[in-house]
Order: sequence, then structure tokens, then C-alpha cells
Amino acid sequence: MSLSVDRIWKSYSTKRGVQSVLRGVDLEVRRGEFVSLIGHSGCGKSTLLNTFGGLSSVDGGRVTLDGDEITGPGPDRAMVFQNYSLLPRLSLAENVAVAVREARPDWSKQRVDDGVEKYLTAVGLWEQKDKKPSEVSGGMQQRAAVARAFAVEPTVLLADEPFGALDALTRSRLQDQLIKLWKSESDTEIVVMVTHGIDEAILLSDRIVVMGAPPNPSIIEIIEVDLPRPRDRVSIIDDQRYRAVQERMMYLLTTTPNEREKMPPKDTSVAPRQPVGAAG
Ligand SMILES: Nc1ncnc2c1ncn2[C@@H]1O[C@H](COP(=O)(O)OP(=O)(O)OP(=O)(O)O)[C@@H](O)[C@H]1O
Repeated sequence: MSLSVDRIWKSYSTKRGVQSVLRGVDLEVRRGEFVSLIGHSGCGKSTLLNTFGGLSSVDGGRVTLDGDEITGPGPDRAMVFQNYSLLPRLSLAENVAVAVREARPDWSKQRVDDGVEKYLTAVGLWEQKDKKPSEVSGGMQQRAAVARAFAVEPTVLLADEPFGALDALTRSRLQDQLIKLWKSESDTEIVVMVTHGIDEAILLSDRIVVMGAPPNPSIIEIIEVDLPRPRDRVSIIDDQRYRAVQERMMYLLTTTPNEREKMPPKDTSVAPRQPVGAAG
């Protein structure tokens, strides 16, 4: 099982001309993997994520899940966005149930209700299930959005800066809940997440895709995060492998292709990584 893009191209036509966003991107995310997309604003992270979600079409290339071409959204891929996107008039439980009924019209009422309870409980919100989004905190709304995504029982979870609007403590808690849901409380096999956080990407991911805007290639490098799970957010930062990945990401995100040619890093042997375009 894998989620793949093969040689995909995507441009947008704007008043200033044609803007090339995805330039011949190859990426294969395998079963059991958590992959993060990181890069400067506007480099195409959300476009790539939306391509996996079937929300953004491509100009060329193939997007597939388990070999089947992705041509639109589907219940096998659920999305979580930064801004919660809950329906304001419905309770948290109704928000989850409505999404499940829409994505899985063939499921019985019992199955939908069981899922609502299971996933709202998993994110610690069962007690709050009858409240409207405006009656709970932003963190709770995002937990409900995560529960809603998992309740559809997708094969793939696609998350666009899911922790971006949260304070540090709420963010840590939801990161832990997301990992627990993915690893042990659901059948979801793949997570792809857009993030701006270097430390967040290292803590959560198996691989980190560092993306670039022109004149860089769309994928500058794919970095393996060879750290055992479960990961402890406090002790992990003392691990040499953590620091090596962190340094490599900083280097890639703060230099231009020209600078990298003229000034290679002192020691590139520490962070294991794959060359550009490596499919896995
Ligand atoms: N529908 C659209 N029409 C025109 N241009 C678009 C459209 N969607 C995105 N773009 C442009 O494509 C580029 C890539 O956008 P995208 O949102 O994928 O980047 P990003 O890396 O996710 O950025 P950010 O980190 O700021 O969210 C940007 O310059 C954006 O302005």
C-alpha cells in the first residue's frame, strides 16, 4: 500500500504570468509512514497535500493510492486544516456524525454513533460532545476536527498545519493524541502533514520532505528521521540523530542552491537522507 505522486507538474496562471508550483515531483509514502512537508511559504506544500486529497488537479503526472488513480476526494483520505472548519450550528458530536454520514453513506446509524463516541473519547472530548464549536476553546475545536477525520476511518490522513493555530501546551497534547490515534487506535496507515515547525516535523515524522521554490527543485531533499518510537519530546532533543536532522534542515532552509554548491555543510554523514526525487 502506498500513496504516490509520479512526475507531477502544476502551475497557476496569475496576472503576473504563469507560476510553476510543482515541478516534476516524485514521492512515494508507504504504509505505516508519517511524512511531513516543510518549506518556505508559497513553495507548494498545500498544493501537494491537496493533490493527494484530490482537491487540486495536476497538469501532468499521476497521483495514486494503492495503484488507483486519485481523481477527487474520497473517504479513504481525510483532511484536517489549520482553522478547524467545523459547522458552527452543530454540536461537536453532530459535526463528527455529519462528516461520517457524508463520507460513508452505507454505514449503519449504530456504526456512525460508535465512531463518534470512540474518536471523541480518544481526543478527550466525549464530555463536551453536545457543545457548539463557539462554546469550546480553539484547541478543543481542533481536537474535534481530528476526531472527525479519524471517524471516517480513512487509510490516509492529510493534515495542513493542524497545530498552527494552537498554543504550545495544547499543541503538544494534540500532537501526542494524533500519534496515538494513528499508531494504535485506528486503521489509518499513512499521515502526511504540512508544517512550518522544524522540531514538530522531527518529533512526529519518519521522513521529512524539504520543499523549495524556484530556482530550487520542488523537493530539495528527503530526510529520514531514524529515531525510535515512542519519542519523548524532552529527552529526544539530546539525541545526536535529532540534532543532525535539525542541523540539516536548517542548512537546507537557509541557503540557496548556489550557496550550497559553494559552501557544503562540514559533515553530511550524520543525517541519513535520500537524494532528490527518491521514491523511497
Ligand atoms: N488557486 C490558486 N490560484 C493561483 N495561485 C495559487 C492558488 N493556490 C496557490 N497558489 C499559489 O501557489 C503557490 C503555492 O501555494 P501553496 O499554498 O501550495 O504554498 P505553501 O507552501 O503551502 O504556502 P504556505 O506555507 O504559505 O501555506 C503560492 O505562490 C500561491 O500563491
